[in-house]
Amino acid sequence: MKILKIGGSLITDKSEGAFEIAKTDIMDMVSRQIRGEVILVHGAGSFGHPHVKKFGLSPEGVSRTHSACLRLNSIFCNSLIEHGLNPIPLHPMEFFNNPDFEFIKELVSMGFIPVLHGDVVLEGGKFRVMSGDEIVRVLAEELGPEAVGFASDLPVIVDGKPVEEINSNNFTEILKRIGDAGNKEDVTGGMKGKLEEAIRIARICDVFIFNGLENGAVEKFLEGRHVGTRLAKII
Ligand SMILES: Nc1ncnc2c1ncn2[C@@H]1O[C@H](COP(=O)(O)OP(=O)(O)OP(=O)(O)O)[C@@H](O)[C@H]1O
Ligand SMILES: C=C(C)CCOP(=O)(O)O
Repeated sequence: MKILKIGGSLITDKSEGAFEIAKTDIMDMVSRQIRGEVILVHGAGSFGHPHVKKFGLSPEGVSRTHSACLRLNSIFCNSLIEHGLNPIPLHPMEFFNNPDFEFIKELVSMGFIPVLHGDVVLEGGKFRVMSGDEIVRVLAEELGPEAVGFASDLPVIVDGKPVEEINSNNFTEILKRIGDAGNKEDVTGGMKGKLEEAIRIARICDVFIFNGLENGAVEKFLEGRHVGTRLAKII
């Protein structure tokens, strides 16, 4: 079983000022490539980050953000269904209140595709943002996947060039040299936050950070081939 995050930068317009703009053509392109046993997690993109920026985690902000994340989840799951797949949406606000990882395993073994997403979650009496990247890491720790993929709109870039391989020798240097989410609306650390979660996942399995816009990249990842930037499992 594999875990794949579909980034908000891939399936929404996340540029400054964009509010709830879904890229349904890209979702369809992704859906066409999904096969095999996989758990999907999608980011919030412009259905999450701008709401948190504008309204914070006030009661209004929590309601608006969570509702918008559900709207994006529904659009994405519809695309999956239209392409013959059987997604089961699992909303982190409820799921992580009382997590049941066996339930996810059972869904996968029955041929369903669990679909989680970046969300706001209640923890210790307070709401906080839980990014899709963090969710992927928690799922990886609990479920021990064969591989984890992060499909965004870029691999890891340093000095204008894609990085093929990140390991314990070059990780610290690379982390210093990459940015958060550039000029995009983002409250969860952008590429830097992703890399911090990815290095933790590499204790469990290989991790790939790649450009999901590249022809067949999602399919390649699901077939177990090298795509984008690889963080090899730390043995
Ligand atoms: N060195 C870098 N290499 C690649 N991307 C970078 C780098 N520095 C900053 N970025 C930015 O990080 C973005 C990817 O992070 P982002 O958090 O937006 O990913 P995502 O998972 O697709 O989105 P979301 O968090 O909404 O799910 C890129 O689109 C780019 O603008
Ligand atoms: C902004 C919210 C609510 C979730 C962020 O999740 P991400 O898009 O995966 O970083």
